[in-house]
Amino acid sequence: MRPAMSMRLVQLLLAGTVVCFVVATGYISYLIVERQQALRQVSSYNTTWAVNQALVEFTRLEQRVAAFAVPGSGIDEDEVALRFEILLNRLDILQRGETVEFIKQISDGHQIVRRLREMLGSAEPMLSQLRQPGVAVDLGRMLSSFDPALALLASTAAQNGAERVAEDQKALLRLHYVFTGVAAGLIVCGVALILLLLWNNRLLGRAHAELHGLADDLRATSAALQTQNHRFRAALGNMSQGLCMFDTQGHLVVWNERFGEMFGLSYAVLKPGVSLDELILEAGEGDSSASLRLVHSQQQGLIRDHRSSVFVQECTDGRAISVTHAALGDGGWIATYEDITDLRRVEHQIIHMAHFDSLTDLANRVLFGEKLDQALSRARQDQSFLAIMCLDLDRFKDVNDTLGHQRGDELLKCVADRLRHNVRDKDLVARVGGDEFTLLLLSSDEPRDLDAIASRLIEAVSAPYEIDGQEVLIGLSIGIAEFKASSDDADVLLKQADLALYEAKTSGKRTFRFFEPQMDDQLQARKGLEADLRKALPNNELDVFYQPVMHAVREEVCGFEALIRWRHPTRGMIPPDEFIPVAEDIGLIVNIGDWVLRQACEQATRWPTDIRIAVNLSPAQFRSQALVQAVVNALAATGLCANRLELEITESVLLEDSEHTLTILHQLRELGVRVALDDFGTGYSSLSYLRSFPFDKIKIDQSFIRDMSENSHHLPIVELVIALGRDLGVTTTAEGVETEDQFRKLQALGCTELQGYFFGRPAPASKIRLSDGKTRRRGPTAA
Ligand SMILES: Nc1nc2c(ncn2[C@@H]2O[C@@H]3COP(=O)(O)O[C@H]4[C@@H](O)[C@H](n5cnc6c(=O)[nH]c(N)nc65)O[C@@H]4COP(=O)(O)O[C@H]3[C@H]2O)c(=O)[nH]1
Repeated sequence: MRPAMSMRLVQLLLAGTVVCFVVATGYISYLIVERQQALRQVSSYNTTWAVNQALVEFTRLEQRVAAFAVPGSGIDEDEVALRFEILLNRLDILQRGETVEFIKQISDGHQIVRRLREMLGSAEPMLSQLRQPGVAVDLGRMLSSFDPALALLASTAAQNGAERVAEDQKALLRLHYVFTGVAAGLIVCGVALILLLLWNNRLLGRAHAELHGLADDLRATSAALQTQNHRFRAALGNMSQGLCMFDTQGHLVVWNERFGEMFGLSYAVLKPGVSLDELILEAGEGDSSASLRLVHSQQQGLIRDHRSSVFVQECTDGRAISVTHAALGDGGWIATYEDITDLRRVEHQIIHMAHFDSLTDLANRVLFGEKLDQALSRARQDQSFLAIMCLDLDRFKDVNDTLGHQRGDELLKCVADRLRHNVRDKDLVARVGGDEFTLLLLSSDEPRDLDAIASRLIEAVSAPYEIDGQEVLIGLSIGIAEFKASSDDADVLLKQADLALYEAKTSGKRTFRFFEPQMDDQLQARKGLEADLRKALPNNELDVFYQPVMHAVREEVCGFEALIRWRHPTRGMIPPDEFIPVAEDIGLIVNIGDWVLRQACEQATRWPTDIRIAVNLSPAQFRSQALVQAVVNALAATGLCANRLELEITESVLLEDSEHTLTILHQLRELGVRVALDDFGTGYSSLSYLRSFPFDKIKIDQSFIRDMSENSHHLPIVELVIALGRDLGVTTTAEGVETEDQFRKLQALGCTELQGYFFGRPAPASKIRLSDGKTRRRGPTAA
């Protein structure tokens, strides 16, 4: 049973018990009264006694009178008079109070007493004359006449008294039983009361415990609410946005400090119940309050129409405030205000950065592309003049490598300034690569003199610069494409200008070239080459040739370099210099490189274990992220020992993202693979690269070997590199050894390994025989 129901039941039972108690008590009182009355009736037994006593006294008087008449009885008149007097008293009693009532109940009782009194009244004078003869006898006679009546009276009284006593005893007995029953009921009620009180106490105890629990819960809830409240306040106080909430009557209910700060509202002004209009009035005249007025004017419509919205308010003080206004369900509203001035500035910066080159502040490739597209659609409509120029700095990379990137950057800024100053404001100069620029030339009325512009730009850019007190000289090559056919799009135009630039570069630099249709043929030829190259690998047109590498001291083959070949179905053999850059451009080099790696490793497993195999890696393979895995796969698939594989990289690999490249190089080294620096000496930072990574081998570029005559300045370089390799404990390989003279000189200088046509040209694996020692010493092929 639930405690509340139990309580109610106990209360009802308690009430019932108390009522029973009260009724029993009342009934007992009533019984007591009744008992008293019964007792009073018992007193009426005295009445019977009084009647008997009157009879006794009457009898005694009769005896005394009779004795007085007998001489010598000793009874005198006084004795008789006394008895007479006593009798009268007894009669008085019979005629008074309850006795009278009792006498009346006896038939003729009252008459008998009245007549007796009359008789005694008439006999009283006789008392004084008793001595006279016959008086006593007369008196005795008078008295004896009443004997029967008095005897009847006495017996009737006695009988009445006996009946009454019996009745009263019965009544008393009944009273006794009732009283006992009621008393027992009272005891039962008392016991029930005690039990109920105990039960009630238990229920009260339980209710008290529950109340205690509820109070604890209430306290915990209150504490949680308080914590929540603190958090709420902390959250409000630490919000970067200003916040305010107004109720349905437009009275302020919630706000935070930031709201006051943003709109110059002091704590005294901000109080619950204040309206927005009052806030504006109190805010005064400053910039912040002007902002509040502006924001409020925007919010008014939203408040009136009970709408939610987000908008940005530009303020007179230069701030931009983002307002998020939300209508609340009860008719009020809440708003947050965020100062997004900095964000806006950053946004503008980002937009600027997305369209402008951060170093030179010239337009970047994206903006140039957008402007070119716009200009092209205009030119298609109104046939206005449009031309683009692709500009490339000559010798910039040399300067950058020798003077360092910082000075290189300074130089680029100066170039940008000179370009900017030598074109019209309407023209657009953009920096689209390291040292590559593009120029968009427009004219609505007449064609521009592009020759003059190009010459002017070349002259301006080629004039000497002074960077950090050092004179720097560079040149400029320009490719020009003019919009003529309306079918030309931006890509075509750019490609044309690029082809023209290529022509300018290859024909001596510091010059400009206009795009000519045959260049387009070259473009088409390149496109054809690209398409053919895509099919080369699946069509089995690629092959790997192997060129021997000789040990300079032992004068025997110690390894081979794998060199790719493409047997084009119509054009015949295409050298790698021609198609590798194309494969890099169209993203095929990764697949081709993996294929060469696998072929070379497989071939090497067929040669003696002291023969190494060198494979060239392109920078694009380093960009693909999967190079290390490709090497692991090749070694695992072919079972070639890792230290027999040598990977050749050129400086251009390290130029790109040296940190990433170095990580990969270290991972390759951890596999046990050897790493060689190819074409050493052709770049400008070769020495610095030697410091950045512990290469296993330096391959001296064949351009140094070709010209090693006594007077050539190449000989000391070769000597220096060989000495450096020796000091560093690194193998040195001379490339392009074509004569015995070169061979002997290099041998004498201490070069470790030699490679070149003198020992053998690159040849297919099928032509290589290593079984006989003589062949191995001379080189396996003599082609
Ligand atoms: N004049 C002369 N030339 C000699 C002599 N000895 C060797 N050569 C040539 O010099 C080049 C040496 O290779 P490289 O410097 O790595 O230069 C290679 C290498 O950079 C690249 N290449 C070749 N095969 C691959 C390849 O599988 N992957 C990649 N990424 N590049 C490759 O193509 C370049 C040219 O390769 P090849 O045409 O095979 O040209 C080869 C080789 O045939 C000599 O005594 N005189």
